[in-house]
Amino acid sequence: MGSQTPLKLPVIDFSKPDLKPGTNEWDLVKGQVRVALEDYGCFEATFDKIPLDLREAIFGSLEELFDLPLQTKLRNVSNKPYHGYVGQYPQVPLYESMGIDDANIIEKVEALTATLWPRGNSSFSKTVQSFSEKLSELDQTIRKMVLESFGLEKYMDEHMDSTNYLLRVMKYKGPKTTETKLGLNSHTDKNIVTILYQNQVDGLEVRTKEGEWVNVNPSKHSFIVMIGESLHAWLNGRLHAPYHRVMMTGDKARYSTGLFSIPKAGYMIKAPDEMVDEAHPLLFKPFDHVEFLGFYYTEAGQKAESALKVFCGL
Ligand SMILES: O=C(O)CCC(=O)C(=O)O
Ligand SMILES: [Fe+2]
Repeated sequence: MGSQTPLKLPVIDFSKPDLKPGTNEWDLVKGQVRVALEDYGCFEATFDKIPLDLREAIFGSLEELFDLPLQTKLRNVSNKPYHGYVGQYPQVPLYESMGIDDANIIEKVEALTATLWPRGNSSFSKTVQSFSEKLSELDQTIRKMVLESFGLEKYMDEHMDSTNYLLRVMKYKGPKTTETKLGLNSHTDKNIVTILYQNQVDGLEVRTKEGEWVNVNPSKHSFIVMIGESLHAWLNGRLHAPYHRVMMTGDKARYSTGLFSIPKAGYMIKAPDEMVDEAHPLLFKPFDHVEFLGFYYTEAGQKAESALKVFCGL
């Protein structure tokens, strides 16, 4: 243990003013994205398109939200698993979260806000929407780079149109111990791309392909980008979807947000022909993300080492 050199995730800079398709700058960053996602499935991104006051306001909004009475939080229900209020689980007592579907669309956020605050809370809906919309630019930049790097430009519009955005916001209570306690179980994300942002309380850990856990300690100005199994499957296994978990110590609460690009219900995830050849036989049958999620939350899905392989592996 003690002899290990601490690993660090690659850091990629998206703050350059001229990061536009077709420029040298773009191609350089695109190459870094490809390598990081092949090797780790994950990287730290510096991205300055979200003003500091908005990044600070988001944590104020999260505190306000999680301070609501439990009965009120439970009003956020969703027909998709894991999209509404999640919490009060004995296995992860420190954890609770709220899903905000279509968080980049103001009408949708306002509707959820109205169920939580019947007298209204426009600063909450504005903060959430504006943060999500601005951060979705980073999601799109990364996906554009990924598709280009595999020569899949002709699928760009279809791919971009096939997803929507969920903002899931999380609170992990400080365990008030010096030893480490589980905040969130080890899992892979099931969506396309996840972009995480946290207050200055660390706890996220990512597992390398070799099975080592890396502590993720992002700077105040950076986001953690990670790919999910739907993108892994669509690219026929070319990019790695990493296991990750949250481990907590101390007494400070950790607040985090995850912007998830998620395949729409009814959209069949099918690896393009360009991704399949003799060296890369097709790994998964075409599948619908929402049906896959349904399976993942069954007993068999939870038991499987890879729920995706059991659900639609070839
Ligand atoms: O809180 C975090 O940083 C990670 C959350 C996470 O992995 C998830 O919601 O899928
Ligand atoms: Fe996750």
